[in-house]
Amino acid sequence: MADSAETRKLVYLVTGGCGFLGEHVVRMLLQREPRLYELRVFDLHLGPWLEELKTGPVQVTAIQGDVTQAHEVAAAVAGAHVVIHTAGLVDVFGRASPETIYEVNVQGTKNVIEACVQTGTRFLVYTSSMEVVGPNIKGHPFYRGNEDTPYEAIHRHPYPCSKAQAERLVLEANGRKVHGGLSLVTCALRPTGIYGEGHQIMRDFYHQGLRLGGRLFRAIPASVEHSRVYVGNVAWMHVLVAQELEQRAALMGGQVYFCYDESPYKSYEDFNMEFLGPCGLRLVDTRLLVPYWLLMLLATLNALLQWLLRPLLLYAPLLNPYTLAVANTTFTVSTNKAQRHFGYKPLFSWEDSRTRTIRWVQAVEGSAP
Ligand SMILES: NC(=O)c1ccc[n+]([C@@H]2O[C@H](COP(=O)([O-])OP(=O)(O)OC[C@H]3O[C@@H](n4cnc5c(N)ncnc54)[C@H](O)[C@@H]3O)[C@@H](O)[C@H]2O)c1
Ligand SMILES: CC(C)[C@@H](O)CC[C@@H](C)[C@H]1CC[C@H]2[C@@H]3[C@H](O)C=C4C[C@@H](O)CC[C@]4(C)[C@H]3CC[C@]12C
Repeated sequence: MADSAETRKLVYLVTGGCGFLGEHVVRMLLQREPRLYELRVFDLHLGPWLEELKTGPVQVTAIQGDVTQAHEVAAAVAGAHVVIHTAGLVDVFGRASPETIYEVNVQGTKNVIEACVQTGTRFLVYTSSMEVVGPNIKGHPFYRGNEDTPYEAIHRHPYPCSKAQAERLVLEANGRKVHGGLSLVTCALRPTGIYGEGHQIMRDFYHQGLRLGGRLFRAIPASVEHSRVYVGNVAWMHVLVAQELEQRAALMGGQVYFCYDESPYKSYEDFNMEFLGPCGLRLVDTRLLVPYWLLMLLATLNALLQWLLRPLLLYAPLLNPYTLAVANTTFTVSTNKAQRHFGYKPLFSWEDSRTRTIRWVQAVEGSAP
């Protein structure tokens, strides 16, 4: 579409816009939303890269703020046509307290919803998570499930509990009258494990492999499959949902959509090796040496150590009872609801997603051959 001033009239707000997913959403909006007049990027920690975005035709407004502070959220939301709410504490490693996770993920979402109602913003897209569904505390597999698949979603960990509560608040807010008398239209997107440029856990695994002489040790059977989704496709789905929400409010309002693409179903570790292998790491099968019961013991010891050391330092290893349980439980989605409801198709093929991620690991970690 030709760039003309009269088409540029929309104001978007992206909360968590400097995070792993948020940055991709911000960049995707600048590339794919021609009606954008102002893009507000709200985050606790603003990235220096925002400055480079201020030279284009869209007004990029960086807002350093805290979603737990209602007045800061209201000020950022006021005047926005669309809010994409990605801000959250993604913590399954025990870094933050359950109270803090609740404060950010649930109270922060309440603040965003109330700000939309008070200021008259009508469209809210929430970044939920697969973990709203599972895996549950019983370790039941979710095999090629979709948004309507029955599944006993029982959680105890603070993170999935907070995401489930926040998602419910967002969906229940659909249809509420906002300032000005029109209705709020909301929907929630549920990414599975996101990967791609900027994925900190991928970076952590790479560094762990380098420390272990180029080896990573398989802890989980290859038969335990996970769905993963490329960050660029998740960002694209957020942009597309926001674009279609007004025209298709009756169909999309109050709905949830899994984020999916052509990324293959693999175990979490095997999937990561699609990127870490070309960067020189290899996966060594040590399950005979380290049977599952020993892994559980090590995970439990990690949790105990974290609790004992907490007054002195933060000890938050990747392996704990929760991450082991999630890693060891099949969770795969197979759905086309997003395509049926708003014409979503992945923007990036599996090959493209894989190449981009490999290049990122090589470039960022200086591991290019
Ligand atoms: N990474 C995944 O695999 C994944 C999968 C499914 C869903 N999600 C969801 O996607 C969203 C983004 O996750 P991510 O992986 O990009 O995490 P991230 O930690 O990289 O990004 C989260 C952003 O939110 C910001 N933030 C945190 N607390 C804040 C507060 N109080 N006020 C304002 N900003 C705050 C952080 O500074 C950060 O920039 C989260 O809601 C997460 O639950 C992530
Ligand atoms: C140490 C081994 C057992 C190793 O295999 C552990 C991997 C573990 C750190 C990850 C396995 C599954 C991941 C989670 C999953 O991809 C989905 C998530 C939902 C999203 O909303 C946030 C991230 C996460 C919880 C993700 C976190 C890392 C894993 C637990």
